[in-house]
This record gives sequence, structure tokens and C-alpha cells, in this order.
Amino acid sequence: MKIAIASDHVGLELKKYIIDHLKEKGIRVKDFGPFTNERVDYPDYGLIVGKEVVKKKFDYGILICGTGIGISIAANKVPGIRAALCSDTFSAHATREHNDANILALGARVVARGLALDIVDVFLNGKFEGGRHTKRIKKISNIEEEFMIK
Ligand SMILES: O=C(CO)[C@H](O)[C@H](O)COP(=O)(O)O
Repeated sequence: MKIAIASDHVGLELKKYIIDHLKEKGIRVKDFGPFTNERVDYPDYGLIVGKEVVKKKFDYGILICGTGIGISIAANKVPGIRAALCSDTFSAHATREHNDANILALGARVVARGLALDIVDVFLNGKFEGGRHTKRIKKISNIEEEFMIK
């Protein structure tokens, strides 16, 4: 499994913690920055990881900002991205099973480190159920197509 990860300045420390955790589990992870705690703009990093995931260069993305909200909003602007902001393991599980989420977003100012790792593990182990959920994912793609500039 290959993971693309990025954050903003607020998410930097939690990102490093998650990277160490993933590496310990033998999961390949590429950090798309930032690499210092200088203040940055979260949309830049949501876009980078969104593009990498949609091009299928990685299986999943992980994005972290202060709340997880801004960076998930940005990533969700990339057609084909379904970024899910999760603060609990139930949602992390459900968003893989029902929404086939391809990016997990976390709020570094919201979730404690231990919980964040549990959320990451549950998300990465989750499997899309298909069935009735497939046509709903298709309906999300249809919305993207409706607003695509031709
Ligand atoms: O949570 C965030 C976006 O949703 C950002 O991390 C937050 O807005 C950054 O704020 P600041 O520049 O004041 O550190």
C-alpha cells in the first residue's frame, strides 16, 4: 500500500507522528510537505495530494490541518477525490465502506495523537462495500461532470 501525506503548518507534528507509525507497519508513505513549521496555506497541500491520489499514484491520501476542514474542502475540489474528515473511528470505517473515500483528513487541533493513529488504521483497513453504495458514488461523479468546464 502506498500513501501520500501532507499537512499545513498546524498539522506538521501530527503528520510526522503518523508517518513514523505507517513506516513501522511497513506501509510506504511519501510526504508532500511542508517540511518546516513556517506558516503555509492548506489549499496548496490539499491540491498536491488530491492530484496524486486521483492519478492513482497512491492508494490513499492523508491530509492534516488545524481542523481538517479547510484541507478537506480543498482536496474535494479535485474531481474524483472523496476526502473524508474524521474525528472518530466509526466515521473512518463507514467512509471507506459506504463512500469509498480516497483521502482521510484529520484535524490536528481536534484529535489527540493516539486517536488519530486509530482513525488512520481503521481507514486504511476499511473496504468499500459496493452494492447499493456504488450508484451513490456514481451520482457524486455526475455532480462533478455537471460542473466540469468543457
Ligand atoms: O485549520 C485550518 C484550516 O481549516 C488551518 O490549519 C488554520 O486555518 C491555520 O490557521 P493559522 O494560520 O492561524 O495557524
